[in-house]
Amino acid sequence: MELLGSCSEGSSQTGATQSSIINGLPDDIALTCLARIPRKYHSLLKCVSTKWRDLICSEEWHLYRQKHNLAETWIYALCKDKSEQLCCYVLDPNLPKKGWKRIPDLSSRCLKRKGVGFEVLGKQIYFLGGCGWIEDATDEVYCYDVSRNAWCEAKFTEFENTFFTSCGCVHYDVNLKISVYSLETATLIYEKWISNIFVDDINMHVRQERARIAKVLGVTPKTRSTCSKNLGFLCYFACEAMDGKIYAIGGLGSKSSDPHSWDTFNSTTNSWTSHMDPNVVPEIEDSLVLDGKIYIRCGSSSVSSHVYAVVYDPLNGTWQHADSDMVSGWRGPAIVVDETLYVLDQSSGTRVMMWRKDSREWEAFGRLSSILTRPPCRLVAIGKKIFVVGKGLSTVVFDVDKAANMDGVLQIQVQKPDSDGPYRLLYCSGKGNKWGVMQELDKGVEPNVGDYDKRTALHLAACEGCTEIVLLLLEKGADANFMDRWGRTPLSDARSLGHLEICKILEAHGGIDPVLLDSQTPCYQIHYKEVQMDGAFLIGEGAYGEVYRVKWRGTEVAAKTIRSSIASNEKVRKAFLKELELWQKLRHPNIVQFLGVLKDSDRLIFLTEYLKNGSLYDILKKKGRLDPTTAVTYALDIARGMNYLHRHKPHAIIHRDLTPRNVLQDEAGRLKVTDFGLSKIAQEKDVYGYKMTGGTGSYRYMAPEVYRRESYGKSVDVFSFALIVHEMFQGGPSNREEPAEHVADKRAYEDSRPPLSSYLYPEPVRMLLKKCWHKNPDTRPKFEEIIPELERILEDEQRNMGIGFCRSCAIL
Ligand SMILES: Nc1ncnc2c1ncn2[C@@H]1O[C@H](COP(=O)(O)OP(=O)(O)OP(=O)(O)O)[C@@H](O)[C@H]1O
Repeated sequence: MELLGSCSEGSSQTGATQSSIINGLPDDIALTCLARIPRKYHSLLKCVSTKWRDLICSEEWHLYRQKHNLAETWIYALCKDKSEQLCCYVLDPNLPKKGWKRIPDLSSRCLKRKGVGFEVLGKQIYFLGGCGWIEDATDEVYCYDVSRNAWCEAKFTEFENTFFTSCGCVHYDVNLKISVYSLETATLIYEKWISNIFVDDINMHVRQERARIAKVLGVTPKTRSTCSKNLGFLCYFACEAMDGKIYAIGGLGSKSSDPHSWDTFNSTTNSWTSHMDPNVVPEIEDSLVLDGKIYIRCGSSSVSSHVYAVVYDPLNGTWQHADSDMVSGWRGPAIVVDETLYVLDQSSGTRVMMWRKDSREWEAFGRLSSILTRPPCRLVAIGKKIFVVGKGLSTVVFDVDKAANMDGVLQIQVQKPDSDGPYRLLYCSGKGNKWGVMQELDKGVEPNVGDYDKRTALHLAACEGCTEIVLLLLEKGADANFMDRWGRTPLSDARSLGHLEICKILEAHGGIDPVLLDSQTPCYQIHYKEVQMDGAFLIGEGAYGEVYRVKWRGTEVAAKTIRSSIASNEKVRKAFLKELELWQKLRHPNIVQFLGVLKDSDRLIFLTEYLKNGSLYDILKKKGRLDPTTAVTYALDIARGMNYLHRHKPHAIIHRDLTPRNVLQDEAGRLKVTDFGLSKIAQEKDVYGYKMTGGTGSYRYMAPEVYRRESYGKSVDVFSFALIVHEMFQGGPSNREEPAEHVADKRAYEDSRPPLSSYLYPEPVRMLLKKCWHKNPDTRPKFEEIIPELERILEDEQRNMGIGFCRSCAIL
């Protein structure tokens, strides 16, 4: 590759003197001493003198550190920040407190770019191509020299961009521009985070725009020649480095006229060569290098859902279909460690799978806590350690060797997922290499592992469904009936989360479930003295009264007060208590936990768990439109909570007022459904209409049959759910200027529904929403059907969105 201009920092050789590196020491001894200084101090060393800077940037330094096992590998990642701009982070994995550091931004010209390719060749990190939301794919290449800590825009000698620049389609100028940034450190870039639907949109946009401009100008748009100095105009392509070459495979952009091409960059000849192979397709979901061959996993075509992979063998220079057994398990981000392929499969829980070449089988290698590994994730390896980097740069590390040798020893580890996040305690039994989150601490609190005993671990293991750990802890004498501050035992936790095997184990160890024992009591009563009402903080006000944050037994909880105008009516009060009696039996991770009713209080006050992040309504108001993965993850949370209510025995619980205000978020980001104030036990002959609280906007989510005051069933909640999901993609109600009652009226009598633009809604989401808000309540799907559908959509979203993470690392 020919870089026009130099990447060096500041002034170059001019200031160099003939003096030795360290006065009085021969240069080779000076190198021996300096090369032992850890990489994190190299940027400081470079400030000492030009001589030192040149030494540290030299090949000699690089080779010396490699030869003497001093080379340190850092991980670089490119993410999108809240304003959808690219931002770079670096992780020095040797630091005791692991934390990603943000590094100065890329050139402002590529901040908004999508679909860029990323690769590392030697000490250079390449940031290739990409497109903007309205800009065509570019052939721009940015390059970062990790030894010099400098960015430069790498352009090739022949610039064939005249067509696009002359018609103003590309907003970048053709003249050579070298942007040199003095960065503390560098970044690796891999970015492919928008969903298929957006990719399709861009693809279409690119083609249409090109055709339009070509027509206006009466010219034919250029495509790549088979041998060019330039990278083609590419975005959304796969990038891999092998044998000193960069491979740019598939993708969209100008080359969409030739969907089966792939390019190689040869650093010795400084040029790109374009090739063709019918087995290469434009839509590539992932790629990897294994046994000296490049594998690409291709996206499903629009006509068939079949997913396949092809493999490139440099020996014969062709792409062939890959081993279908191997491809069948390649269901997530992949990494090769010691010539063994590992895949993070997040289709059900978070499992690390290992491909056994000898038996040609996928083997479960271990399970990770899905709380820590927040999808979409990327894998990167340093030596035997695999780093699972997820959303928000949450990072879990495990050592493939140690994981294989550990044998039944309960380990507790401290994990700090990101620079300003809280500490987390992880536990692992070793046997199945299952890591789970034991506890998340308050921000700034440093944990002392010794403080966390077997009892807490047992609760957590019962919740996480880690059978081995439960057995191990019971063997070690953990108390099967230790009640946490919410009055829950490991058995009640395991039962509410459906871990039946663990329930049996706990029962065999004398475990009791206070929820079942308490079911005779009308309501869990809390003495008012236990609650510190003096320091109460008013959170908000709803149709029934105010909600306060108070402390109960030292823990923050929400106290919901019912207006005296409502509660003084004995009939209504009884109805409420009956409702609460129902609440106290409910336990589900996606349902706000009811704690009890204040005894002997003049007012009707009940306590629930306190959810710091507020309601979905607040979230949407603050953030606007959510990205597809977040929206589908939230939809799943709501659907799971609602499914639990609808499957409640002996009578299903219909929420009847499911709105974004009645969905709250906990600190971990999980959504929980609340406010069953309007719920009634659905009895066949005893369902009756209820005037929902139009004031807080419930009309907007009201099913037509409720508005028309017809008899109705569980599917009214499915209707409301669909409108909530719609809002998450849209960023708010589509008809907010219209009075809510008019909206409900039009839905009930004119079959009006909000618009579903293909631009915002992935096709499967559109189809699901249409089914869920169908005018015929009987054809609406049940939540138990919606959940697997959403899980499938989420899996697809994650595959397509891969939040642009490190796939490799630079060694210095
Ligand atoms: N458990 C809780 N933790 C934290 N905030 C809560 C909790 N319960 C309610 N809130 C907040 O308190 C406010 C009032 O809630 P409330 O449920 O009384 O009314 P609403 O849902 O806004 O309206 P409506 O009563 O018509 O359903 C809302 O802002 C809600 O986000």
